[in-house]
Amino acid sequence: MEEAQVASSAPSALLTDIPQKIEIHEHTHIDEITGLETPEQLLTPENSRSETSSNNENASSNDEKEKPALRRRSTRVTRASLQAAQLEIPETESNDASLATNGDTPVNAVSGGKRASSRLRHSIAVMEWSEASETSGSQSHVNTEKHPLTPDTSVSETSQEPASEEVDTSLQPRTLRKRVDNTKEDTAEKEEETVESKEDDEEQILRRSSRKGVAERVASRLAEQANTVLGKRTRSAKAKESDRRSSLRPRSIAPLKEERAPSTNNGPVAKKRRVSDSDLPSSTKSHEEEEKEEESMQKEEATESAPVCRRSKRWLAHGLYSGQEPEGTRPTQTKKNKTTFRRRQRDAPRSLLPMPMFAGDRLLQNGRDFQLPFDIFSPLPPGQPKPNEWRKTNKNVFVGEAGSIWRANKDMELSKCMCTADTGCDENCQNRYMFYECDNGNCSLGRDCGNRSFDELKQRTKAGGKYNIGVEVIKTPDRGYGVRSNRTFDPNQIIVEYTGEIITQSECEKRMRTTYKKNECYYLMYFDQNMIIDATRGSIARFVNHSCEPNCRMEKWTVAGKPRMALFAGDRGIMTGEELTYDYNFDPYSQKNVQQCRCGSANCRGVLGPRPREKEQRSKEREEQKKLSVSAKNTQSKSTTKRKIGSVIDESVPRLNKKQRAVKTGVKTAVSRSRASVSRSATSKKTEPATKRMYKKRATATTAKSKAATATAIITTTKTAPKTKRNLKLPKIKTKAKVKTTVRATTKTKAAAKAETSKTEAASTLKRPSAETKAKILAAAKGTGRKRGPKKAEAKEEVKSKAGRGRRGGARTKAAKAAKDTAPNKTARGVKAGKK
Ligand SMILES: C[S@@+](CC[C@H](N)C(=O)[O-])C[C@H]1O[C@@H](n2cnc3c(N)ncnc32)[C@H](O)[C@@H]1O
Repeated sequence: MEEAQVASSAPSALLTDIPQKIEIHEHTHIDEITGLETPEQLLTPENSRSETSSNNENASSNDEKEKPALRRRSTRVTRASLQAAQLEIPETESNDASLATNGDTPVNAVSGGKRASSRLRHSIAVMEWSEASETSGSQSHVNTEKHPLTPDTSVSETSQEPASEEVDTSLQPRTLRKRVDNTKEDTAEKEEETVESKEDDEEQILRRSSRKGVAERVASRLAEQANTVLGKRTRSAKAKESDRRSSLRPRSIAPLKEERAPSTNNGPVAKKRRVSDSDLPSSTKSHEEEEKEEESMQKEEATESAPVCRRSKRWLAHGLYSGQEPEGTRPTQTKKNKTTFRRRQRDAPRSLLPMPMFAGDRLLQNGRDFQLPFDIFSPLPPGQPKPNEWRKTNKNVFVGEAGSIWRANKDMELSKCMCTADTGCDENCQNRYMFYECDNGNCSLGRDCGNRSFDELKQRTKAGGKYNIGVEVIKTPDRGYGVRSNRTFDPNQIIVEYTGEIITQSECEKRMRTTYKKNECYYLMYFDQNMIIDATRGSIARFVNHSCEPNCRMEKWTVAGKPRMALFAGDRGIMTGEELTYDYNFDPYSQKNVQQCRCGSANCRGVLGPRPREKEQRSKEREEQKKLSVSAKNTQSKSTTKRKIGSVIDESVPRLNKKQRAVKTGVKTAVSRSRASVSRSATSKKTEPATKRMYKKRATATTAKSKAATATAIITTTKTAPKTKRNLKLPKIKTKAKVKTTVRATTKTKAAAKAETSKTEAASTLKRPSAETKAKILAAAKGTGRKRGPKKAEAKEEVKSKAGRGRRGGARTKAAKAAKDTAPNKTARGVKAGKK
């Protein structure tokens, strides 16, 4: 009944009533109140029992007689507090509901009656114990989970709280629930901390794994570099590897996430959510890390590619099989394939050495042995002398008149190539046959064209290097310097161009007489349009020696309208280290220049001279040339003759002093004057005999001598007769007059021609004119004299003056008389005077 009263009065109790009631029960329930509010007094089950019992005992000591039932009931609660609590749920729920509506605390409810309060206290104690035990258990659990070496521990495992749930379901009072909630929150916080710490641990693990990945990558890169240095890896392989690595990089992180996912699935939903939430920053972090890694990787790659840090591998440009290109050596290759292959080879020089099979194929086909590279097989001996006097030029240079005389070859217009891409300007190419090089102007095949030797040489020279140039100077034991190959050359492949100064024949003769007078070696070669290449200043080809059984050929080609000479490999090709030779087919020019041949071949001709067949041919050619030159002389124009005289005089210029130069200019004026007088005399029959006679005289002398002798004679005349300018007129007048007379003879009348012939005959016998002829001349002179008044007077004066100087023979006086009225007679006088 008391219980019922308490229970019924409890809802009506107010907070203000509590102290009174507490005061009433102060000595008995203070412990209960303090026990509720002091957490340190949370008890173990035993303690709680003992405490409960002690409380009960206290209570019993105080109210032993008054409240025995209560003590018993409390004892009952103590024994099975949970059961009791469960049994009393409806009651407490109603109380709780009423309290909740009043905003009252369970303490007030407890203060309603000792029995209820003690029951509640016990149940709280039990709850606290269970929570404490649970918390300690979870703590211990967390402690075990906090261990960094347990990365695989599921986060969800920590979130399992069966005890609290049980409590939640078993204990319904609000305070308990609050406490449980608080405890839950604490636990959740702790668990959050645990999860965070775990995540941190996982992150650390991730970082560690990423670090490990970088280390692995660095290690693999180092290994790769080592491989590259050893020449085991190509660039493409390296690029592939980097691609592969970059593709692998995100995957190395992704599986970790995937691994985490199933573990979260096992846990409760909330925890799973938290894990996924906490996963976000980690994922962003990993993304940032990725970016950082990529940047660092890029930096590493940049530093790797920087020329300063990394030494680039230098591949061998030549080796055992250098120059032994596989072109045309594979029997399976079609003709078109060969052409394409050749073109590709030309465009992109080989970066790797050719496979031995190609060289082997060649060996089988051609029976040629392998040779070591030149610098291993046949290195130049140390201290090899080098030609110091050699002035090098890799281009032809026109010197003197050669440039103006040389005419661009117009035949190039006709050298249109008709080849197709299938044939590719092979040996049947018309241009090749004519020694015309194809280019984009005359051939449409472009890269497929196989007739661009000089272009190939240009590319090789551009590329530079010993191997591409392919030749070097050596010192031979008995033939001076020579040239040898640095590499192999295919049959008919261009080796080196022969360049130098292009000079005229006259310039060549001049140099031979003067500059190269004491030379043992000459570097002269016939070129084009009667011109000569003088390679004294020229390319390395000048050092190529002669052989009667050569391995090369010297050929003249027309390239873009200009002639060019180059050395080509013979039909057998060239192997590394071979000395290059060609047949000079030497024209010694004179017997003085004939040299002994030391080529050492079985069929040596013994001397550096022309080939036997060509020797005969050349002698014939020379005779023909002489004839032609004689006829050409007769038909030469005035201007040509003038140029020749001028050039001859020019040759003597270095030997002339100032006075002589003045004489030379005098000669020129005399030539022009005499030309005018000759033209006049040719019209006059009276003057013809005397003039012709003189011409004949000189003409005989001239034709008897060679061209060189004529030149010498002229120079001698200039040297020996500087006394009067008039003396020097003679040879030129003679030559011109003779030409004039010959030309005019064709247009004369028959009578005049007869007279001419008779006069010529007379002159050829060098007889003096007969009295009759003299009379005729005089008569003619008298007849013409009237017309030329002033000159007649001059002639008179001259005669007088001559007579005054000294008398000479009668014939001379007569001749002077005959020359009185004619201007050419002055010349005649001059000739005589000069002769004297
Ligand atoms: C164009 S040079 C060749 C280079 C020359 N050996 C040098 O040291 O400059 C031609 C000269 O070389 C010499 N020579 C070339 N081939 C020769 C041979 N087979 N026998 C003897 N002398 C030779 C001759 O003196 C000839 O005039």
